[in-house]
Amino acid sequence: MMGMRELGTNVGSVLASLMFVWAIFKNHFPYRLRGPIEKYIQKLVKFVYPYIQITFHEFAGEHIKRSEAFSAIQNYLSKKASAQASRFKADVEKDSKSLVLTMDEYEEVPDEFNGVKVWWVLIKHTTNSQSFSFYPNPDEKRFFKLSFHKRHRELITGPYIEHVMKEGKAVFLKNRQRKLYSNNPSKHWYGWKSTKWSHVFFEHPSTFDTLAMETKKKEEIKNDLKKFRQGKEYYTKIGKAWKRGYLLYGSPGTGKSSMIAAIANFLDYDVYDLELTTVMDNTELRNLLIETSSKSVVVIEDIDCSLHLTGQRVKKKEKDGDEEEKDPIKKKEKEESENKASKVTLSGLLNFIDGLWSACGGERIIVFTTNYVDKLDPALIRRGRMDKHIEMSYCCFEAFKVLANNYLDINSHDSYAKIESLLGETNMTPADVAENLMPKSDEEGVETCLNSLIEALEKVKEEARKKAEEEERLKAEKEQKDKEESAQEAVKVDENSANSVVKEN
Ligand SMILES: Nc1ncnc2c1ncn2[C@@H]1O[C@H](COP(=O)(O)OP(=O)(O)OP(=O)(O)O)[C@@H](O)[C@H]1O
Repeated sequence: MMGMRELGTNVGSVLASLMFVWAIFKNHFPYRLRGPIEKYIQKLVKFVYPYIQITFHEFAGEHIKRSEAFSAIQNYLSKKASAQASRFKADVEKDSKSLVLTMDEYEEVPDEFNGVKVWWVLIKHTTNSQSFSFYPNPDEKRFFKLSFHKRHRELITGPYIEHVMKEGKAVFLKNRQRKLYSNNPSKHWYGWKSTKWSHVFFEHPSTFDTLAMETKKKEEIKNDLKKFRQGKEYYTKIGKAWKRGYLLYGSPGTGKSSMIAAIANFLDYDVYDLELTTVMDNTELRNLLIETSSKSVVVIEDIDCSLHLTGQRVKKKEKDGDEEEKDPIKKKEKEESENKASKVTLSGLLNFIDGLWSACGGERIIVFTTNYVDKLDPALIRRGRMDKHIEMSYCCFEAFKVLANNYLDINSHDSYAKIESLLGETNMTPADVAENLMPKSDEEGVETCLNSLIEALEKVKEEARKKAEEEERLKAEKEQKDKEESAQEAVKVDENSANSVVKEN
């Protein structure tokens, strides 16, 4: 097919020369013959070279900005090129580790769409103009040329181009260097800049594959995220902001941060780490939230601690109120310190989450984390505010197998049965299991690591047994004490009633 088209190209250029020669000599032909001859030549050209070519320029017209279509095509072809072309231009992108291959100039890349073949080629024209231009390299003009059979004009100029644009943008989002934003003022070393968020590159390696958790739970979360990502039309239809709220709860070290990173990596989103304790008031919170970009995960960690400053403070004020009201100096001092502290209220936060993003659109995930779910205000965890509650639990056997694979590259071992039964009887966080699985030196092999885990689990089990025994003993002691006290009370009551009977007599 390719050979045919190349042949066609050659024949085509021969015919083009024929047209040129015809243009020069046509005056020597009788007038009435000129029309039919011209018609036949054109028919012949169309028959022998029935291909259409479309060009997409890097900088079109007066635009200084690179054409979006050009970039999208480039990204789209970078995926195709690595499989098809033989000459590449390699570029180190993203994390300085992965190579991004793009097609070299004049390298032809074939593509197929609904069974129709098309060909792309990148062409570079260099001129030697001395003129001033805003373009990055004014003497170099690049464009993509797309060739296809004229029979497929409709399919290619419509659905195919749309498909290329969409895929190209998706590749761009995947390859871009994602960012971790933070609003903590201590990280704002460039105080003169007006931006509210500072950022570093987001490079957390955690993914759903490396996350230690039951497979069923992982799949459920992944499916939820997929549904969310594809739900643009659904959210528009129901008139709600395209956002989803997750509440992650579990003891420290159960992997809440790892889960957030896995979510961001799965969706290719940026991460905004919102430190609520440094946000002065609802206006500042509003401004911060407005500045977050689409395709991001906004994280508010340890929500129970962040909101101490509001809900808890009000309660405390009510309690201490009388005392402080009496001392005007104390009262003023307290008011001043409260003014300095964060004034973000729970209702302010919830209102923003509910309302603000409906107005500015874009896809966002908001994640709240807490170590103590019972401490939270019921209004915050009510379903609807947080769409999904995810419990990050202690390490189960399935989670252990993921960690053993991550750290020791093993899928099974003789000691697995023992570990499984020990994990069933103890509460150890994945962080502690991981700590034991990590070789401490080069000499430590799989055996040593697994043994050290077994030892640690046995120790935890023993401690838990002792703790339970101690609790049982204290409980029994208390019950005994309560019994004795109520017996004494009963004696007292009897004596008192006896006395009153004596007095009456
Ligand atoms: N479920 C898990 N899967 C894989 N690794 C985990 C998991 N849980 C913990 N780890 C390991 O333990 C370390 C600490 O975990 P992580 O910071 O995610 O826990 P956390 O629940 O966010 O803790 P904290 O509440 O203290 O912030 C991580 O660096 C990771 O290596």
